[in-house]
Amino acid sequence: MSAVDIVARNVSKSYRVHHDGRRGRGLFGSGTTERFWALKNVGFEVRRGEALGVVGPNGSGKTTLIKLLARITSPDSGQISIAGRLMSLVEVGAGFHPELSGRDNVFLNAAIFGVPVEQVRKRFDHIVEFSGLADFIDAPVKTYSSGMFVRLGFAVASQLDADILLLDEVLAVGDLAFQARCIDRIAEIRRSGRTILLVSHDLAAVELLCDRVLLLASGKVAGDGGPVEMIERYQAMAATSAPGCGSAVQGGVATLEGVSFAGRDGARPRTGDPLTVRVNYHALSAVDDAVVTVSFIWPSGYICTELVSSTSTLAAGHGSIVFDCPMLAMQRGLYTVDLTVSAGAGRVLAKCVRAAPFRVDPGLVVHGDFHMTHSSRLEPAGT
Ligand SMILES: Nc1ncnc2c1ncn2[C@@H]1O[C@H](COP(=O)(O)OP(=O)(O)OP(=O)(O)O)[C@@H](O)[C@H]1O
Repeated sequence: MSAVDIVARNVSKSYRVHHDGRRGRGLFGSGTTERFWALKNVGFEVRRGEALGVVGPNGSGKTTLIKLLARITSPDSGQISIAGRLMSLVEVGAGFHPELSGRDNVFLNAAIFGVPVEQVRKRFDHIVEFSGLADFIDAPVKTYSSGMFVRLGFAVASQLDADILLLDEVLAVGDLAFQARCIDRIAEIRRSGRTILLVSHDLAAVELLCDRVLLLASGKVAGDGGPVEMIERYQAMAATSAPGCGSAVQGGVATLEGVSFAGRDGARPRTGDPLTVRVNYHALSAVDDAVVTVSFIWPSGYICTELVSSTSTLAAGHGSIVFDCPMLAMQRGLYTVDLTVSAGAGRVLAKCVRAAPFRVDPGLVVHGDFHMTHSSRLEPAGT
């Protein structure tokens, strides 16, 4: 049985809420307040070398939990014990001084986590290289964008030898290329046997990177188990609370109302089986030259593949575009799906980013990313 790096027992954390809904102390400390429990009796353990994903709806207490583990804030009750040196990347800009340069902040940030200055000197070039901020490393960090902060913070946290790494939404801020590098680096740290806690709304990345998942809901542990099971439980919770297309950027003429997937005979999609994808829309008036696109996105954020409808006129009212794929060629795993309706020369009428997760169950065994339909034949010499 391997050692345990993090133990949280009956941890609770409350904030004061003003009756008008404001949080915190208020300017003059006036008005009546009551306690709001951001976390209530939360308990779990993380073994050495384990990568634990923390998922849950907005406001469920994920960041509060990470802040407690990083000792940025303290619990009202309960115990937290941590074995080993910890580094965290919790809030954009936390642990950085705005007036100091990126260079000075690398040393400051590392010092906050107790990393010896010698180690920082040795790793400095790697940190700067990983961050991609060589041209800005002597500029004060108050001039950095939030993406640049995360790049530098992640570079420091991931290039120094912490035993435990706490990461809160690192994947949400960087651009696509940096996001992909973060994923690779987190996977590498995991392989090196260090302990990782990863808070993310990117369920595909969590499933790819984590051994176990803690599901939080309203400040309580709603599940603790294998990534597939916990993510499915979370998706079932989310489906009942937020129907339709969550983060839609809608154009007014057409609205995307959701997407569903069915495998062979309506079963769950599996590699090698047929796949049917149905996109539901609502058009306020007829839309000529409409094209509906379903984009399947890798955990890294890059497009894996797309389904593109033939150009057609969408009649006013509710309707669906149905795609029939004779064989689902994608590797097993969790992807996300973006939906777009465009018209004319690529004019986007409605777009729904991260409209739904898309799980591919194991079916046909695929080595690599895709199955390519093929046959082979033997040709004797001289034919
Ligand atoms: N400093 C604070 N003062 C008052 N309330 C707070 C404070 N920090 C967090 N909260 C409240 O505690 C609850 C949990 O917040 P937390 O940031 O931990 O959630 P989360 O799961 O990380 O959410 P998200 O997915 O949106 O990042 C929320 O209702 C939030 O409004």
